[in-house]
Amino acid sequence: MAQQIHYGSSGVFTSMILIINSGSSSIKMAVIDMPSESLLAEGMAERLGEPGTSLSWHVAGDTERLSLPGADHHVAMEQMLASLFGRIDKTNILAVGHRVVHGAERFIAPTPLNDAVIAEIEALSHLAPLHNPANVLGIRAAREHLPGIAHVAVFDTAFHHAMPRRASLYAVPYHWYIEYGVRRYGFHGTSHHYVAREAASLLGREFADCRLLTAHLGNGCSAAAIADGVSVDTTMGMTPLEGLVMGTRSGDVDPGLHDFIARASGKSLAEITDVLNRQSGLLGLSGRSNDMRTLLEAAEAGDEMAALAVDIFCYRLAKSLAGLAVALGRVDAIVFTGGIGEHASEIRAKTVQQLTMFGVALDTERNELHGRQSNGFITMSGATLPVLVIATNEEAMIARYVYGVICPEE
Ligand SMILES: Nc1ncnc2c1ncn2[C@@H]1O[C@H](COP(=O)(O)OP(=O)(O)O)[C@@H](O)[C@H]1O
Ligand SMILES: CC(=O)OP(=O)(O)O
Ligand SMILES: [Mg+2]
Repeated sequence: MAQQIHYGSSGVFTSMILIINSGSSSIKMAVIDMPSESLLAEGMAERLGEPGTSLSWHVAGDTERLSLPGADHHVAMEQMLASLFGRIDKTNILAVGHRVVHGAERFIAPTPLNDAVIAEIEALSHLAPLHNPANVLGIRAAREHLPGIAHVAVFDTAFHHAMPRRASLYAVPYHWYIEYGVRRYGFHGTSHHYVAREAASLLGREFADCRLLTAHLGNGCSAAAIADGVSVDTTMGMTPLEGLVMGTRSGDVDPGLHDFIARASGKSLAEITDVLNRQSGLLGLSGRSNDMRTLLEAAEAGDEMAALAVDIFCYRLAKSLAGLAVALGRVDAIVFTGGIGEHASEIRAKTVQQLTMFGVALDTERNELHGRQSNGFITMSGATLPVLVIATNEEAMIARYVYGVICPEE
């Protein structure tokens, strides 16, 4: 067991912020010192509710790995916090930042949490069934362990909140928007915002003057069009089910599909939505896995359905990026991020090859080179349309927001 860290008393780290990203099948945590943004600890619990559940923490150069077979969110959360507090003096934690996926129109800025706000986030669960319930579980556990300090929610939807109505409204009766809030909200906003700012800096331009297409490709996938510092359109909609092909989510389907399958199979609407959320996408097509690494290996080894799933993933991504270009008029760069976007050079190549009408061509060597440790261009110097790989850092971005809430004068 590593020595406990007591940074507060040494005066070195004074503003530790704990970030919790409690997701559908994983929990990620980070402890970040602000305003330096130094990463002090990083932890993750993966494959929750499945046989291979595991937990890992990296704290001050020391690594801990634990196997927690079948642990659910609750068990994993408790274990992660216990492991962290065995290594970091929790009285030095100044505030906790929570990633919350759906904030609808109610939450468009980082929001300090109290019982009423938590109840409102919980009430939005039907709009993000894989995410908001897990977010709330994380919030409750953390508040129990760390009472008396600020807990702040940072919403995936917030960065997209000012999308123009031509992008945010569906062509359905307008009163559905007024009565039920039926509109496109968009997600992964913290990530799109973070990588877009980094891209502007690599391009040597002001963020506010850039027009960018960003592709966040993780378990959930979305692309966004960012103009003059704000999101002007994105592929996810009212829920995180719309848009691109994802690990287990279908992305766009014909709106007539629910009725058709309900009649054909006798499934209820809720059951069909569940299949579209949990058994579709890469997993549904390949019949093998939702994990891009596994599929690329299987495709390489001759699995035709894995290859088809990869093919559909890239085609749909390219088609969406081309569509989003309409929102920008001029495209200054395309940015890949998220686990797949950062690491899968093959996916980047297969996607960009289908965007030749924009005059974009990859530099094969650079495309192979860039990954999590090396942000940068994967097109030749002077390319008409630069393409970049940028490692996202939702945790750092959330820490900035939380710090802005608790220390507004800085
Ligand atoms: N080296 C790699 N090659 C291809 N895909 C990868 C690689 N590393 C991670 N991935 C993929 O990234 C996805 C997970 O992305 P991540 O951003 O970590 O997800 P989450 O949405 O849970 O944060 C998985 O499909 C995984 O297979
Ligand atoms: C909104 C969303 O899809 O999030 P994630 O990629 O973490 O599942
Ligand atoms: Mg993610």
